[in-house]
Amino acid sequence: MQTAHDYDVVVIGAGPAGEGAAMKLSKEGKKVAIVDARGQVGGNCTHVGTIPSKALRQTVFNIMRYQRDVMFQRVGELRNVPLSQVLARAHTIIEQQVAVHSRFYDRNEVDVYYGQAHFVDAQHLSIKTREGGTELLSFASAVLATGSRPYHPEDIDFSHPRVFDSDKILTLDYPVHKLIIYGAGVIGCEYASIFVGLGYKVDLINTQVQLLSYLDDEIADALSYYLRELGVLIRHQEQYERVETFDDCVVLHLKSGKKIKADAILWCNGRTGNTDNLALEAVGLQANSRGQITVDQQYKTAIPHIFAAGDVIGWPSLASAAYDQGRCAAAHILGVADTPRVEDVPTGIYTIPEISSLGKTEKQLTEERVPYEVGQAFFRHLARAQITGETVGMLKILFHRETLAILGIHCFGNNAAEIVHIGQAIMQQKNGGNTLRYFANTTFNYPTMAEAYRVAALNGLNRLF
Ligand SMILES: Cc1cc2nc3c(=O)[nH]c(=O)nc-3n(C[C@H](O)[C@H](O)[C@H](O)COP(=O)(O)OP(=O)(O)OC[C@H]3O[C@@H](n4cnc5c(N)ncnc54)[C@H](O)[C@@H]3O)c2cc1C
Ligand SMILES: NC(=O)c1ccc[n+]([C@@H]2O[C@H](COP(=O)([O-])OP(=O)(O)OC[C@H]3O[C@@H](n4cnc5c(N)ncnc54)[C@H](O)[C@@H]3O)[C@@H](O)[C@H]2O)c1
Repeated sequence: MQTAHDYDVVVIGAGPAGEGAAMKLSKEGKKVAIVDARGQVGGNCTHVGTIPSKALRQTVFNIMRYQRDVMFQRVGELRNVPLSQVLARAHTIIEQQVAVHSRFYDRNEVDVYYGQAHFVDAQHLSIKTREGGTELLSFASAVLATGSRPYHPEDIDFSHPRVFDSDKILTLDYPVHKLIIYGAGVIGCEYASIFVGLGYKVDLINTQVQLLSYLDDEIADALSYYLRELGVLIRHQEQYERVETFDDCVVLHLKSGKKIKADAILWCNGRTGNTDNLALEAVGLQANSRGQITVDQQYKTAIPHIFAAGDVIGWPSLASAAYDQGRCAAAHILGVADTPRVEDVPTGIYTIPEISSLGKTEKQLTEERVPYEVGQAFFRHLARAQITGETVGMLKILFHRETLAILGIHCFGNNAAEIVHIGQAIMQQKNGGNTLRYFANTTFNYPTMAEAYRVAALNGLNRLF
Protein backbone atom coordinates (compact mmCIF):
# COMPACT_ATOMS: atom_id res chain seq x y z
CA MET A 1 0.00 0.00 0.00
CA GLN A 2 1.07 3.58 -0.74
CA THR A 3 2.69 5.47 2.19
CA ALA A 4 0.15 7.63 3.97
CA HIS A 5 0.72 11.21 5.12
CA ASP A 6 -0.36 11.18 8.75
CA TYR A 7 -2.71 13.81 10.19
CA ASP A 8 -4.61 14.32 13.40
CA VAL A 9 -7.54 15.65 11.39
CA VAL A 10 -8.39 15.65 7.70
CA VAL A 11 -11.05 18.11 6.52
CA ILE A 12 -12.79 17.45 3.19
CA GLY A 13 -14.02 20.62 1.51
CA ALA A 14 -12.41 24.07 1.73
CA GLY A 15 -15.61 26.16 1.91
CA PRO A 16 -16.68 28.07 5.04
CA ALA A 17 -17.42 24.93 7.10
CA GLY A 18 -14.09 23.29 6.26
CA GLU A 19 -12.16 26.50 6.88
CA GLY A 20 -13.85 27.10 10.25
CA ALA A 21 -12.90 23.59 11.36
CA ALA A 22 -9.35 23.64 9.96
CA MET A 23 -8.45 27.02 11.49
CA LYS A 24 -9.70 26.13 14.95
CA LEU A 25 -7.92 22.76 14.94
CA SER A 26 -4.59 24.08 13.69
CA LYS A 27 -4.63 26.95 16.18
CA GLU A 28 -5.03 24.37 18.94
CA GLY A 29 -1.91 22.53 17.74
CA LYS A 30 -3.43 19.72 15.66
CA LYS A 31 -1.76 18.54 12.48
CA VAL A 32 -4.42 19.31 9.87
CA ALA A 33 -4.90 18.70 6.14
CA ILE A 34 -7.71 20.10 4.02
CA VAL A 35 -8.74 18.70 0.63
CA ASP A 36 -10.75 20.36 -2.11
CA ALA A 37 -11.66 19.05 -5.54
CA ARG A 38 -11.77 22.50 -7.10
CA GLY A 39 -8.09 23.48 -7.22
CA GLN A 40 -8.65 26.65 -5.23
CA VAL A 41 -9.88 27.20 -1.69
CA GLY A 42 -13.11 29.06 -0.85
CA GLY A 43 -15.65 26.35 -1.64
CA ASN A 44 -18.82 26.71 -3.66
CA CYS A 45 -19.54 29.68 -1.42
CA THR A 46 -16.75 31.73 -2.99
CA HIS A 47 -16.81 30.35 -6.52
CA VAL A 48 -20.47 29.80 -7.44
CA GLY A 49 -22.68 30.66 -4.44
CA THR A 50 -22.68 33.51 -1.96
CA ILE A 51 -19.81 35.63 -3.27
CA PRO A 52 -20.56 35.83 -7.02
CA SER A 53 -24.30 36.26 -6.41
CA LYS A 54 -23.75 39.02 -3.88
CA ALA A 55 -21.17 40.77 -6.06
CA LEU A 56 -23.60 40.61 -8.99
CA ARG A 57 -26.40 41.89 -6.83
CA GLN A 58 -24.32 44.85 -5.67
CA THR A 59 -23.48 45.83 -9.26
CA VAL A 60 -27.14 45.58 -10.27
CA PHE A 61 -28.16 47.56 -7.19
CA ASN A 62 -25.67 50.30 -8.14
CA ILE A 63 -27.02 50.40 -11.71
CA MET A 64 -30.59 50.69 -10.43
CA ARG A 65 -29.62 53.44 -8.01
CA TYR A 66 -27.95 55.49 -10.76
CA GLN A 67 -30.91 54.97 -13.06
CA ARG A 68 -33.16 56.51 -10.42
CA ASP A 69 -30.91 59.52 -9.94
CA VAL A 70 -31.72 62.40 -12.31
CA MET A 71 -28.06 63.45 -12.26
CA PHE A 72 -27.09 60.15 -13.92
CA GLN A 73 -29.84 59.74 -16.50
CA ARG A 74 -27.36 58.64 -19.17
CA VAL A 75 -26.66 55.51 -17.13
CA GLY A 76 -30.19 54.54 -18.21
CA GLU A 77 -28.44 53.16 -21.29
CA LEU A 78 -27.12 50.41 -19.03
CA ARG A 79 -30.30 48.36 -19.40
CA ASN A 80 -29.68 44.87 -20.77
CA VAL A 81 -26.04 44.89 -19.77
CA PRO A 82 -24.49 41.54 -20.79
CA LEU A 83 -24.12 39.32 -17.76
CA SER A 84 -20.48 38.63 -18.67
CA GLN A 85 -19.73 42.36 -18.27
CA VAL A 86 -21.45 42.53 -14.89
CA LEU A 87 -19.67 39.37 -13.79
CA ALA A 88 -16.23 40.84 -14.41
CA ARG A 89 -16.41 42.56 -11.02
CA ALA A 90 -17.54 39.34 -9.34
CA HIS A 91 -14.50 37.52 -10.73
CA THR A 92 -12.18 40.11 -9.23
CA ILE A 93 -13.81 39.65 -5.83
CA ILE A 94 -13.56 35.85 -6.12
CA GLU A 95 -9.81 36.19 -6.83
CA GLN A 96 -9.37 38.50 -3.83
CA GLN A 97 -11.28 36.09 -1.60
CA VAL A 98 -9.24 33.09 -2.78
CA ALA A 99 -6.01 35.01 -2.09
CA VAL A 100 -7.14 36.00 1.42
CA HIS A 101 -8.29 32.49 2.35
CA SER A 102 -5.21 30.79 0.82
CA ARG A 103 -3.04 32.92 3.11
CA PHE A 104 -5.03 31.71 6.15
CA TYR A 105 -4.10 28.10 5.36
CA ASP A 106 -0.45 29.04 4.70
CA ARG A 107 -0.05 31.05 7.88
CA ASN A 108 -1.70 28.39 10.01
CA GLU A 109 0.36 25.59 8.44
CA VAL A 110 -2.63 23.62 7.22
CA ASP A 111 -1.61 21.35 4.32
CA VAL A 112 -3.90 21.91 1.35
CA TYR A 113 -4.47 19.09 -1.17
CA TYR A 114 -6.35 19.65 -4.40
CA GLY A 115 -8.29 16.66 -5.72
CA GLN A 116 -11.37 14.50 -5.26
CA ALA A 117 -11.29 12.67 -1.92
CA HIS A 118 -12.90 9.39 -0.95
CA PHE A 119 -12.68 7.14 2.07
CA VAL A 120 -10.61 3.97 1.87
CA ASP A 121 -11.53 2.89 5.38
CA ALA A 122 -12.31 4.54 8.71
CA GLN A 123 -8.71 5.78 9.07
CA HIS A 124 -7.63 6.52 5.49
CA LEU A 125 -8.64 8.88 2.73
CA SER A 126 -7.50 8.66 -0.89
CA ILE A 127 -7.21 11.76 -3.07
CA LYS A 128 -7.28 11.65 -6.84
CA THR A 129 -5.16 14.72 -7.48
CA ARG A 130 -5.89 17.16 -10.27
CA GLU A 131 -2.58 16.14 -11.89
CA GLY A 132 -3.79 12.54 -12.16
CA GLY A 133 -1.88 11.07 -9.17
CA THR A 134 -3.16 9.72 -5.88
CA GLU A 135 -2.33 10.65 -2.29
CA LEU A 136 -3.20 8.63 0.77
CA LEU A 137 -3.86 10.45 4.04
CA SER A 138 -4.34 8.79 7.40
CA PHE A 139 -6.37 10.53 10.09
CA ALA A 140 -7.47 10.17 13.68
CA SER A 141 -10.56 12.33 13.00
CA ALA A 142 -12.21 13.67 9.87
CA VAL A 143 -14.60 16.53 9.11
CA LEU A 144 -16.93 16.27 6.12
CA ALA A 145 -17.54 19.76 4.75
CA THR A 146 -18.27 18.91 1.13
CA GLY A 147 -21.19 21.31 0.73
CA SER A 148 -23.98 21.01 -1.78
CA ARG A 149 -24.79 21.49 -5.45
CA PRO A 150 -27.96 22.32 -7.41
CA TYR A 151 -30.47 19.45 -7.54
CA HIS A 152 -31.04 18.20 -11.11
CA PRO A 153 -34.32 16.40 -11.82
CA GLU A 154 -33.54 13.60 -14.30
CA ASP A 155 -35.99 14.80 -16.92
CA ILE A 156 -34.37 18.23 -17.34
CA ASP A 157 -31.43 18.50 -19.74
CA PHE A 158 -28.96 20.74 -17.95
CA SER A 159 -26.41 20.31 -20.75
CA HIS A 160 -28.70 22.31 -23.08
CA PRO A 161 -27.31 25.83 -23.67
CA ARG A 162 -30.63 27.43 -22.65
CA VAL A 163 -31.09 25.48 -19.40
CA PHE A 164 -29.23 26.81 -16.36
CA ASP A 165 -28.81 26.12 -12.67
CA SER A 166 -27.35 28.58 -10.15
CA ASP A 167 -23.78 27.41 -10.92
CA LYS A 168 -24.07 27.43 -14.70
CA ILE A 169 -25.85 30.80 -14.85
CA LEU A 170 -22.51 32.42 -14.06
CA THR A 171 -21.37 31.33 -17.55
CA LEU A 172 -24.33 32.82 -19.45
CA ASP A 173 -22.68 34.51 -22.43
CA TYR A 174 -25.50 35.37 -24.86
CA PRO A 175 -28.20 38.06 -24.71
CA VAL A 176 -31.37 37.10 -22.90
CA HIS A 177 -34.51 39.22 -22.97
CA LYS A 178 -36.82 36.92 -21.08
CA LEU A 179 -35.85 34.44 -18.39
CA ILE A 180 -37.95 31.87 -16.53
CA ILE A 181 -36.83 31.22 -12.97
CA TYR A 182 -38.30 27.98 -11.65
CA GLY A 183 -38.25 27.79 -7.85
CA ALA A 184 -38.87 30.83 -5.68
CA GLY A 185 -36.72 29.97 -2.68
CA VAL A 186 -33.94 32.34 -1.62
CA ILE A 187 -31.86 31.61 -4.71
CA GLY A 188 -34.79 32.09 -7.10
CA CYS A 189 -35.91 35.35 -5.46
CA GLU A 190 -32.36 36.76 -5.34
CA TYR A 191 -31.74 35.97 -9.01
CA ALA A 192 -35.18 37.38 -9.94
CA SER A 193 -34.07 40.72 -8.40
CA ILE A 194 -30.73 40.57 -10.20
CA PHE A 195 -32.09 39.80 -13.67
CA VAL A 196 -35.06 42.15 -13.53
CA GLY A 197 -32.62 44.83 -12.37
CA LEU A 198 -30.51 44.15 -15.46
CA GLY A 199 -33.54 44.81 -17.62
CA TYR A 200 -34.53 41.19 -18.40
CA LYS A 201 -38.18 40.13 -18.35
CA VAL A 202 -38.48 37.61 -15.52
CA ASP A 203 -41.21 35.04 -14.84
CA LEU A 204 -40.73 33.60 -11.34
CA ILE A 205 -42.48 30.28 -10.83
CA ASN A 206 -43.18 29.40 -7.22
CA THR A 207 -44.21 25.90 -6.25
CA GLN A 208 -45.55 27.18 -2.90
CA VAL A 209 -48.54 29.43 -2.00
CA GLN A 210 -46.44 32.47 -1.09
CA LEU A 211 -42.84 33.61 -1.35
CA LEU A 212 -40.48 32.45 1.44
CA SER A 213 -43.30 31.34 3.73
CA TYR A 214 -41.02 31.11 6.79
CA LEU A 215 -40.69 34.91 6.79
CA ASP A 216 -43.04 37.17 8.72
CA ASP A 217 -46.14 37.61 6.51
CA GLU A 218 -45.74 41.37 6.26
CA ILE A 219 -42.15 41.00 5.04
CA ALA A 220 -43.02 38.22 2.55
CA ASP A 221 -45.89 40.41 1.23
CA ALA A 222 -43.51 43.36 0.88
CA LEU A 223 -41.08 41.19 -1.10
CA SER A 224 -43.86 40.08 -3.49
CA TYR A 225 -45.01 43.67 -3.88
CA TYR A 226 -41.58 45.09 -4.65
CA LEU A 227 -40.53 42.25 -6.98
CA ARG A 228 -43.75 42.89 -8.93
CA GLU A 229 -43.05 46.64 -8.88
CA LEU A 230 -39.68 45.93 -10.49
CA GLY A 231 -41.46 43.92 -13.18
CA VAL A 232 -41.15 40.29 -12.05
CA LEU A 233 -44.18 38.21 -12.98
CA ILE A 234 -44.77 35.82 -10.08
CA ARG A 235 -46.89 32.68 -10.41
CA HIS A 236 -47.64 30.82 -7.19
CA GLN A 237 -48.55 27.17 -6.66
CA GLU A 238 -47.36 25.94 -10.01
CA GLN A 239 -45.49 22.70 -10.76
CA TYR A 240 -43.58 21.93 -13.91
CA GLU A 241 -44.69 19.15 -16.20
CA ARG A 242 -41.81 19.34 -18.66
CA VAL A 243 -39.26 21.70 -20.14
CA GLU A 244 -39.12 21.78 -23.94
CA THR A 245 -35.85 23.03 -25.40
CA PHE A 246 -35.18 24.60 -28.81
CA ASP A 247 -32.11 26.21 -30.37
CA ASP A 248 -33.44 29.69 -29.71
CA CYS A 249 -35.82 29.30 -26.75
CA VAL A 250 -37.32 27.11 -24.02
CA VAL A 251 -40.96 26.39 -23.26
CA LEU A 252 -41.97 25.51 -19.71
CA HIS A 253 -45.12 23.41 -19.50
CA LEU A 254 -46.88 23.65 -16.15
CA LYS A 255 -49.21 21.05 -14.67
CA SER A 256 -51.93 23.72 -14.59
CA GLY A 257 -51.87 23.72 -18.40
CA LYS A 258 -50.00 27.02 -18.73
CA LYS A 259 -47.10 27.31 -21.18
CA ILE A 260 -44.34 29.89 -20.79
CA LYS A 261 -41.80 30.67 -23.49
CA ALA A 262 -38.50 32.41 -22.79
CA ASP A 263 -34.93 32.72 -24.04
CA ALA A 264 -33.66 30.61 -21.15
CA ILE A 265 -34.66 28.92 -17.90
CA LEU A 266 -32.86 29.13 -14.56
CA TRP A 267 -33.66 26.13 -12.38
CA CYS A 268 -33.54 27.06 -8.70
CA ASN A 269 -35.46 24.25 -7.11
CA GLY A 270 -33.51 22.20 -4.63
CA ARG A 271 -29.98 21.35 -3.58
CA THR A 272 -28.24 18.03 -2.96
CA GLY A 273 -25.45 17.32 -0.47
CA ASN A 274 -22.10 16.33 -2.01
CA THR A 275 -21.74 12.84 -0.62
CA ASP A 276 -22.14 10.55 -3.61
CA ASN A 277 -18.45 10.14 -4.46
CA LEU A 278 -17.01 9.99 -0.94
CA ALA A 279 -17.35 6.17 -0.72
CA LEU A 280 -19.20 6.60 2.59
CA GLU A 281 -19.87 2.85 2.64
CA ALA A 282 -16.15 2.34 3.33
CA VAL A 283 -16.66 3.89 6.78
CA GLY A 284 -20.19 2.63 7.36
CA LEU A 285 -21.96 5.96 6.80
CA GLN A 286 -25.05 6.63 4.72
CA ALA A 287 -26.52 9.84 3.32
CA ASN A 288 -30.27 10.55 3.09
CA SER A 289 -32.22 10.95 -0.18
CA ARG A 290 -30.98 14.55 -0.48
CA GLY A 291 -27.34 13.51 -0.09
CA GLN A 292 -27.19 14.92 3.45
CA ILE A 293 -25.52 13.44 6.51
CA THR A 294 -27.15 13.26 9.92
CA VAL A 295 -25.16 14.63 12.86
CA ASP A 296 -25.80 14.90 16.60
CA GLN A 297 -25.61 18.00 18.83
CA GLN A 298 -21.80 17.93 18.53
CA TYR A 299 -21.79 17.64 14.70
CA LYS A 300 -20.68 14.03 15.14
CA THR A 301 -21.90 11.52 12.53
CA ALA A 302 -22.88 7.93 13.35
CA ILE A 303 -19.14 7.17 13.28
CA PRO A 304 -17.75 8.83 16.43
CA HIS A 305 -14.46 10.14 14.98
CA ILE A 306 -16.08 11.53 11.81
CA PHE A 307 -17.83 14.91 12.00
CA ALA A 308 -19.80 16.90 9.42
CA ALA A 309 -20.72 20.59 9.05
CA GLY A 310 -22.11 23.06 6.54
CA ASP A 311 -24.50 22.40 3.67
CA VAL A 312 -23.78 18.67 3.73
CA ILE A 313 -25.80 18.37 6.97
CA GLY A 314 -28.80 20.36 5.63
CA TRP A 315 -30.47 23.18 7.60
CA PRO A 316 -29.79 26.09 7.57
CA SER A 317 -27.46 25.72 4.56
CA LEU A 318 -25.93 29.16 5.00
CA ALA A 319 -22.33 30.25 4.70
CA SER A 320 -22.79 32.24 7.89
CA ALA A 321 -23.77 29.16 9.89
CA ALA A 322 -21.36 26.82 8.07
CA TYR A 323 -18.28 28.59 9.39
CA ASP A 324 -19.54 28.43 12.98
CA GLN A 325 -20.64 24.80 12.59
CA GLY A 326 -17.12 23.93 11.39
CA ARG A 327 -15.59 25.65 14.42
CA CYS A 328 -18.07 23.93 16.69
CA ALA A 329 -17.28 20.48 15.23
CA ALA A 330 -13.58 21.25 15.73
CA ALA A 331 -14.19 22.21 19.36
CA HIS A 332 -15.80 18.83 19.97
CA ILE A 333 -12.89 17.04 18.29
CA LEU A 334 -10.66 18.96 20.71
CA GLY A 335 -12.86 17.80 23.58
CA VAL A 336 -14.38 21.19 24.52
CA ALA A 337 -17.64 19.62 25.65
CA ASP A 338 -19.64 22.77 26.45
CA THR A 339 -19.49 24.26 22.94
CA PRO A 340 -23.11 25.06 22.00
CA ARG A 341 -24.63 23.99 18.70
CA VAL A 342 -25.24 26.72 16.13
CA GLU A 343 -28.87 27.85 16.57
CA ASP A 344 -30.74 31.17 16.27
CA VAL A 345 -29.28 31.89 12.86
CA PRO A 346 -30.54 35.13 11.29
CA THR A 347 -31.82 35.17 7.71
CA GLY A 348 -30.11 37.58 5.34
CA ILE A 349 -31.78 37.57 1.96
CA TYR A 350 -30.19 39.76 -0.68
CA THR A 351 -33.19 40.45 -2.84
CA ILE A 352 -33.97 44.01 -3.88
CA PRO A 353 -35.13 45.10 -1.31
CA GLU A 354 -32.95 43.18 1.11
CA ILE A 355 -34.56 41.18 3.93
CA SER A 356 -33.27 40.08 7.29
CA SER A 357 -34.90 38.64 10.35
CA LEU A 358 -34.32 36.84 13.60
CA GLY A 359 -36.58 35.24 16.19
CA LYS A 360 -40.30 34.61 16.04
CA THR A 361 -42.78 35.82 13.43
CA GLU A 362 -46.19 37.31 14.28
CA LYS A 363 -47.83 34.09 13.09
CA GLN A 364 -45.71 31.95 15.43
CA LEU A 365 -46.32 34.21 18.43
CA THR A 366 -50.05 34.24 17.75
CA GLU A 367 -50.14 30.44 17.51
CA GLU A 368 -48.16 30.18 20.76
CA ARG A 369 -50.56 32.68 22.40
CA VAL A 370 -47.71 34.91 23.50
CA PRO A 371 -48.95 38.42 24.43
CA TYR A 372 -46.76 40.43 22.08
CA GLU A 373 -46.86 43.94 20.69
CA VAL A 374 -45.32 45.48 17.57
CA GLY A 375 -43.04 48.50 17.15
CA GLN A 376 -42.50 49.77 13.62
CA ALA A 377 -40.20 52.24 11.90
CA PHE A 378 -40.65 53.05 8.24
CA PHE A 379 -37.45 53.93 6.41
CA ARG A 380 -39.18 56.72 4.46
CA HIS A 381 -39.44 58.70 7.72
CA LEU A 382 -35.73 58.42 8.59
CA ALA A 383 -33.36 61.23 7.69
CA ARG A 384 -30.56 58.82 6.72
CA ALA A 385 -32.85 56.94 4.30
CA GLN A 386 -34.01 60.21 2.76
CA ILE A 387 -30.39 61.30 2.31
CA THR A 388 -29.35 58.03 0.62
CA GLY A 389 -32.59 57.88 -1.36
CA GLU A 390 -33.21 54.33 -0.07
CA THR A 391 -36.62 54.98 1.45
CA VAL A 392 -38.22 51.58 0.79
CA GLY A 393 -38.23 49.49 3.93
CA MET A 394 -39.32 48.92 7.46
CA LEU A 395 -38.00 47.67 10.77
CA LYS A 396 -40.46 45.75 12.91
CA ILE A 397 -39.70 44.70 16.47
CA LEU A 398 -41.94 42.13 18.17
CA PHE A 399 -41.78 42.28 21.95
CA HIS A 400 -43.52 40.80 24.98
CA ARG A 401 -46.06 43.35 26.18
CA GLU A 402 -45.42 42.57 29.87
CA THR A 403 -41.67 41.87 30.12
CA LEU A 404 -40.74 43.98 27.04
CA ALA A 405 -38.36 41.16 26.01
CA ILE A 406 -37.56 41.25 22.30
CA LEU A 407 -39.06 38.23 20.57
CA GLY A 408 -38.49 38.93 16.90
CA ILE A 409 -36.81 41.43 14.59
CA HIS A 410 -37.94 41.70 10.99
CA CYS A 411 -36.50 44.14 8.55
CA PHE A 412 -36.65 44.83 4.84
CA GLY A 413 -34.95 47.58 2.86
CA ASN A 414 -31.42 48.66 2.10
CA ASN A 415 -28.83 47.21 4.51
CA ALA A 416 -31.46 45.15 6.36
CA ALA A 417 -28.89 42.35 6.77
CA GLU A 418 -26.60 44.74 8.68
CA ILE A 419 -29.33 46.55 10.61
CA VAL A 420 -30.70 43.32 12.10
CA HIS A 421 -27.49 42.71 14.03
CA ILE A 422 -28.04 45.72 16.30
CA GLY A 423 -31.27 44.14 17.50
CA GLN A 424 -29.65 40.71 17.62
CA ALA A 425 -27.02 41.92 20.09
CA ILE A 426 -29.69 43.18 22.48
CA MET A 427 -32.05 40.28 21.91
CA GLN A 428 -29.35 37.78 22.93
CA GLN A 429 -28.68 39.53 26.25
CA LYS A 430 -30.11 37.43 28.99
CA ASN A 431 -30.47 38.49 32.64
CA GLY A 432 -32.80 41.41 32.03
CA GLY A 433 -30.66 43.13 29.37
CA ASN A 434 -32.98 42.06 26.59
CA THR A 435 -35.78 44.60 26.57
CA LEU A 436 -37.22 47.18 24.25
CA ARG A 437 -36.27 49.88 26.77
CA TYR A 438 -32.64 49.67 25.62
CA PHE A 439 -33.60 51.24 22.30
CA ALA A 440 -35.77 53.92 23.88
CA ASN A 441 -33.12 54.85 26.47
CA THR A 442 -30.01 54.81 24.26
CA THR A 443 -28.73 57.70 22.17
CA PHE A 444 -28.01 56.66 18.59
CA ASN A 445 -25.89 58.54 16.06
CA TYR A 446 -27.95 60.79 13.84
CA PRO A 447 -28.68 60.49 10.99
CA THR A 448 -28.27 56.71 10.83
CA MET A 449 -30.37 53.71 9.94
CA ALA A 450 -29.79 52.48 13.50
CA GLU A 451 -32.16 55.24 14.55
CA ALA A 452 -34.92 52.94 13.24
CA TYR A 453 -34.58 51.00 16.51
CA ARG A 454 -35.44 54.05 18.62
CA VAL A 455 -38.33 54.98 16.34
CA ALA A 456 -39.69 51.41 16.41
CA ALA A 457 -39.22 51.09 20.18
CA LEU A 458 -41.11 54.31 20.92
CA ASN A 459 -43.79 53.31 18.43
CA GLY A 460 -44.18 49.99 20.25
CA LEU A 461 -44.16 51.50 23.76
CA ASN A 462 -46.86 53.96 22.68
CA ARG A 463 -49.15 51.02 21.88
CA LEU A 464 -49.04 49.69 25.46
CA PHE A 465 -51.84 50.50 27.90
C1 LIG B 1 -26.52 31.23 -5.42
C2 LIG B 1 -26.26 31.06 -3.94
C3 LIG B 1 -26.26 32.18 -3.12
C4 LIG B 1 -26.02 32.04 -1.75
N1 LIG B 1 -26.04 33.15 -0.96
C5 LIG B 1 -25.80 33.04 0.38
C6 LIG B 1 -25.77 34.19 1.21
O1 LIG B 1 -25.98 35.30 0.75
N2 LIG B 1 -25.49 34.04 2.52
C7 LIG B 1 -25.24 32.81 3.06
O2 LIG B 1 -24.97 32.75 4.27
N3 LIG B 1 -25.27 31.70 2.30
C8 LIG B 1 -25.55 31.78 0.97
N4 LIG B 1 -25.56 30.67 0.17
C9 LIG B 1 -25.29 29.38 0.80
C10 LIG B 1 -23.78 29.17 0.98
O3 LIG B 1 -23.09 29.38 -0.23
C11 LIG B 1 -23.54 27.77 1.50
O4 LIG B 1 -24.29 27.62 2.67
C12 LIG B 1 -22.07 27.55 1.80
O5 LIG B 1 -21.32 27.58 0.62
C13 LIG B 1 -21.86 26.20 2.48
O6 LIG B 1 -20.52 26.07 2.82
P1 LIG B 1 -19.83 24.66 2.97
O7 LIG B 1 -18.51 24.92 3.59
O8 LIG B 1 -20.74 23.71 3.65
O9 LIG B 1 -19.62 24.08 1.51
P2 LIG B 1 -19.30 24.67 0.07
O10 LIG B 1 -19.12 26.13 0.05
O11 LIG B 1 -20.35 24.06 -0.79
O12 LIG B 1 -17.89 24.01 -0.27
C14 LIG B 1 -17.68 22.63 -0.30
C15 LIG B 1 -16.39 22.31 -1.00
O13 LIG B 1 -16.17 20.90 -0.90
C16 LIG B 1 -15.54 20.45 -2.08
N5 LIG B 1 -15.80 19.00 -2.24
C17 LIG B 1 -17.00 18.38 -2.38
N6 LIG B 1 -16.81 17.05 -2.46
C18 LIG B 1 -15.48 16.83 -2.37
C19 LIG B 1 -14.67 15.67 -2.39
N7 LIG B 1 -15.20 14.45 -2.51
N8 LIG B 1 -13.33 15.83 -2.30
C20 LIG B 1 -12.78 17.06 -2.18
N9 LIG B 1 -13.51 18.18 -2.15
C21 LIG B 1 -14.83 18.08 -2.24
C22 LIG B 1 -16.20 21.28 -3.17
O14 LIG B 1 -15.33 21.36 -4.30
C23 LIG B 1 -16.37 22.62 -2.49
O15 LIG B 1 -15.32 23.50 -2.80
C24 LIG B 1 -25.79 30.76 -1.20
C25 LIG B 1 -25.77 29.63 -2.04
C26 LIG B 1 -26.01 29.78 -3.40
C27 LIG B 1 -25.98 28.56 -4.28
N1 LIG C 1 -29.06 34.98 1.20
C1 LIG C 1 -29.03 33.74 1.61
O1 LIG C 1 -28.96 33.49 2.78
C2 LIG C 1 -29.07 32.62 0.62
C3 LIG C 1 -29.10 32.89 -0.73
C4 LIG C 1 -29.20 31.84 -1.60
C5 LIG C 1 -29.23 30.55 -1.12
N2 LIG C 1 -29.19 30.30 0.19
C6 LIG C 1 -29.27 28.92 0.70
O2 LIG C 1 -29.25 27.99 -0.35
C7 LIG C 1 -30.21 26.96 -0.10
C8 LIG C 1 -31.09 26.69 -1.32
O3 LIG C 1 -31.93 27.79 -1.61
P1 LIG C 1 -33.49 27.86 -1.86
O4 LIG C 1 -34.05 28.77 -0.88
O5 LIG C 1 -33.65 28.22 -3.29
O6 LIG C 1 -34.21 26.50 -1.52
P2 LIG C 1 -34.08 25.05 -2.05
O7 LIG C 1 -33.52 25.08 -3.40
O8 LIG C 1 -33.38 24.23 -1.04
O9 LIG C 1 -35.59 24.60 -2.04
C9 LIG C 1 -36.49 24.83 -3.12
C10 LIG C 1 -37.48 23.66 -3.15
O10 LIG C 1 -36.85 22.45 -3.56
C11 LIG C 1 -37.09 21.40 -2.63
N3 LIG C 1 -35.85 20.59 -2.56
C12 LIG C 1 -34.70 20.95 -1.95
N4 LIG C 1 -33.75 20.02 -2.16
C13 LIG C 1 -34.31 19.04 -2.90
C14 LIG C 1 -33.82 17.79 -3.43
N5 LIG C 1 -32.55 17.39 -3.26
N6 LIG C 1 -34.69 17.03 -4.11
C15 LIG C 1 -35.95 17.43 -4.33
N7 LIG C 1 -36.46 18.60 -3.88
C16 LIG C 1 -35.66 19.39 -3.17
C17 LIG C 1 -37.41 22.12 -1.33
O11 LIG C 1 -38.20 21.33 -0.49
C18 LIG C 1 -38.14 23.35 -1.83
O12 LIG C 1 -39.50 23.06 -2.08
C19 LIG C 1 -31.10 27.39 1.03
O13 LIG C 1 -30.98 26.46 2.07
C20 LIG C 1 -30.62 28.75 1.41
O14 LIG C 1 -30.49 28.88 2.80
C21 LIG C 1 -29.11 31.33 1.07
